[in-house]
Amino acid sequence: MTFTVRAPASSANLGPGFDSLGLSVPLFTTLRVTKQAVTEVVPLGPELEGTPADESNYVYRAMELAAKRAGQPLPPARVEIETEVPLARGLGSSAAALVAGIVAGNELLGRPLSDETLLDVAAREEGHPDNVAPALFGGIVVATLDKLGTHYVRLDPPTHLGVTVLIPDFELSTSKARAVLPREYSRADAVHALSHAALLAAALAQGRLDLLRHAMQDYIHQIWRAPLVPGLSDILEEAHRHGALGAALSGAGPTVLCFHDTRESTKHLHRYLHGVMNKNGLTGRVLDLPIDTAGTVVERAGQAQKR
Ligand SMILES: Nc1ncnc2c1ncn2[C@@H]1O[C@H](COP(=O)(O)OP(=O)(O)OP(=O)(O)O)[C@@H](O)[C@H]1O
Ligand SMILES: N[C@@H](CCO)C(=O)O
Repeated sequence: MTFTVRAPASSANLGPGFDSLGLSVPLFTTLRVTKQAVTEVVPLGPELEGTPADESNYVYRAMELAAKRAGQPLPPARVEIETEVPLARGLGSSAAALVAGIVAGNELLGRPLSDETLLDVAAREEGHPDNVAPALFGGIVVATLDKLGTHYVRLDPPTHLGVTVLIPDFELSTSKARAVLPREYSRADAVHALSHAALLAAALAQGRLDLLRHAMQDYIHQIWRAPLVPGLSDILEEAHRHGALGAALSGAGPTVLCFHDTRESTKHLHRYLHGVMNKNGLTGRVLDLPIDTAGTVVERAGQAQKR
């Protein structure tokens, strides 16, 4: 028995929605899983050079998490892993690996876990749901994680909303980018964050692209992380002058996300973003991407299946 699992990259926070809001984009982590007598873990391709080729691999550990939640032993299998998601760049590579692994583990066991449980397992492991929820369900997801569980609302992306990402050629681990954040915030900062996150979620739900720039203001994480991401402050302030509908640090960075209107050319925005990189002595890629709406997909013998 062989099947593939394909989980998308994601961009978390979108400014003020720290640890609670994210969307998925079509760069994929793909697993090819074959039931066999012994376990083999095979990372493929240059992006995964250096990741373990044994059961300590993050993807395999995620498969075991699904088995643990189901209360069943994981059957042995060959697991080939490939990814288009650049690692430690703020595009949810760890969430794509985790969600792909949990879904693959569930699939190997005959799908004992519901989608809601898969999300809960993933969110608890990652510590926040804002990457794993869009990686699992696609689209834009608003999610909470607390003692009572994981709760979410998935939104279809507004028509004409596209994403432009600047992906610098350097890594920034989430743990390093979380370590620079304050432990406490003032009431004024809390009110600013929750009001802007609420406005952003409502604007995305209603397709109010005109509100994105204002709603994406954030003082919870971006100002603290700006010293780790050369050019970020300039982009947050100026991207709207070059055609962006709004801009944010993608996840923990260093990727920066801009929204654009898909009816408009992004030529000026690309030129501006490349200029910011040059000014800061950075190299990297600028890509236009749609918002992925499928989330994680399982395929058997060429047939895409609902999880
Ligand atoms: N396909 C994979 N196979 C094995 N390990 C992976 C895979 N993808 C990611 N990882 C692990 O996750 C780490 C990156 O996780 P990290 O949380 O720092 O960044 P990210 O998830 O890419 O970005 P962000 O959380 O900011 O969106 C990698 O260094 C690697 O250890
Ligand atoms: N919300 C998380 C996303 C990255 O994993 C953060 O900003 O640290």
